Amino acid sequence: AGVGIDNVDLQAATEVGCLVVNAPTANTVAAAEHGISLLTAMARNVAQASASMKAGKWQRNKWVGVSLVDKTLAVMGFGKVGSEVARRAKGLGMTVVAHDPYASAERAKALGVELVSFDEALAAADFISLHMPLTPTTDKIFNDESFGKCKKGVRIVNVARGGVIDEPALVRALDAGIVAQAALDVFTVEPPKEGDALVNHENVIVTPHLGASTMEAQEGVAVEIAEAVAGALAGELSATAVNAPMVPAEVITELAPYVTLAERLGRLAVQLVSGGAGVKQVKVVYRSARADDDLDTRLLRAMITKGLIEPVSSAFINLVNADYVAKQRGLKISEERQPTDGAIEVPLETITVTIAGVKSKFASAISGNGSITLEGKVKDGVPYLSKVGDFGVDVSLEDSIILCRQVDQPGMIGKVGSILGQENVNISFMSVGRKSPRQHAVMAIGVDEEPSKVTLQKLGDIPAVEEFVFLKL
Ligand SMILES: NC(=O)C1=CN([C@@H]2O[C@H](COP(=O)(O)OP(=O)(O)OC[C@H]3O[C@@H](n4cnc5c(N)ncnc54)[C@H](O)[C@@H]3O)[C@@H](O)[C@H]2O)C=CC1
Ligand SMILES: O=C(O)C(=O)COP(=O)(O)O
Repeated sequence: AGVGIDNVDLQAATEVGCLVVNAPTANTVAAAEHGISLLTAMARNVAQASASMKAGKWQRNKWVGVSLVDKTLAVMGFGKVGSEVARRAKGLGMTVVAHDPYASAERAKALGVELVSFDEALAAADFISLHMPLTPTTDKIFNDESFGKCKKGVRIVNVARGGVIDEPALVRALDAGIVAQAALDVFTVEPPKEGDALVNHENVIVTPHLGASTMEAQEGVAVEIAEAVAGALAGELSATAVNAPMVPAEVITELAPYVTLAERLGRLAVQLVSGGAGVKQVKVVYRSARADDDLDTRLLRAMITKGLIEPVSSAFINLVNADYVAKQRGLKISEERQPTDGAIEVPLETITVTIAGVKSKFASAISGNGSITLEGKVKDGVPYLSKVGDFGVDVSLEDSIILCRQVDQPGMIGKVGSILGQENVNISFMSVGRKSPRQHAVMAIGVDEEPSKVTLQKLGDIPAVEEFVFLKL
């Protein structure tokens, strides 16, 4: 329930498919206000003077401070907190420069702030306020070398992350008088060890990570995180997700039946492979009239991955970890778009899933290119299997399916129907596809119940049946 995600093991969360959301906005003002509090308190020795007076002293000469007006403040990290600090510092009559490699010059200009390089900021600053995230690049970015580039007597505020400062280097800079004072809310190790040189330095004031600690901000982040969690549990993809692609709600709604289709095609395809765990190369072809940037296939790819892996492993796969798990298992999924002249209102005409380099339990599922090939489409919001290998079929993907190839001859549907009927297996859908009359045909039969092995064998024993397979959805 905050901004910083350096305290979350994102890699571990991603690996197990755990969605991580943060609360990036509700504590911005609180952090900025705390930064300003530390800036003013540091400049006027508020904390030290208060402690000395409570100790029974009256030291008016000892606690003479410095003024802020007309001084230059360097805001390092011109993001949400940094820009709110800049706005407030302008109100205190300070000149504000900012360093942020990713901030827009226009946004800075609008606040009357000049964007400068790291070294320029250090050279210009009477005060430095840190507001960058802790990343591998910003880790200990304030070190002996950078303190050496500062004006002598610079004052530093840190309400960002302790790790952006090399703390022993700051102690050295304080002792050398390069840094006159520091005001710190955050530390490399929290809480710092007892007797910490920085915490106990006479020119340093400290607070125990209080940047976000206002009643208002705590309520704000609680609401922000609760809404994100409730939304995620309701199946929405959160706008504040930090380890999943952000797919807008309307795209998710539009693609919903295709998402189901994608997963089911993957699920059926892998069951056709003899020894399904050996799948390494999968190609997905999307036929669509939409422009490339108007069709987000990340969700579909993730669901095909889910369909391909879950039936043959104990892995749990979702949008968060699909690509990771695929990579771990050496499963390469390549995607291809084939443009059509259809209506652009329809996101996709067909999805084809091809598994190369494997043997099939059902030889007829191997198409001319030597790979297991299944094609599906969505009709009236319902996913359908439209092709098995080179055989066209038309069976809704709502129930489990029996695929069987037989010699195309009269009476076959009746024979199959009565064998299933004897065992009270209800047929929901049936479709026969063939390349030419009286040759071979593939029958796809949707069934409400799973037929017993004996019943399936009876189908196989019909003389005209050449092969059959039962695929569970
Ligand atoms: N003390 C506290 O209780 C609180 C601390 N924070 C911390 O404050 C920091 C800033 O938070 P927000 O402003 O909300 O984040 P933000 O993401 O809005 O802003 C961070 C800015 O730093 C910039 N940045 C990245 N690398 C940089 C670099 N090498 N040099 C300079 N700038 C760089 C980014 O471009 C971005 O504009 C975070 O570390 C956050 O964890 C935030 C709230 C409360
Ligand atoms: O939001 C952040 O990054 C913070 O540092 C706030 O920390 P807290 O939520 O007060 O532990």
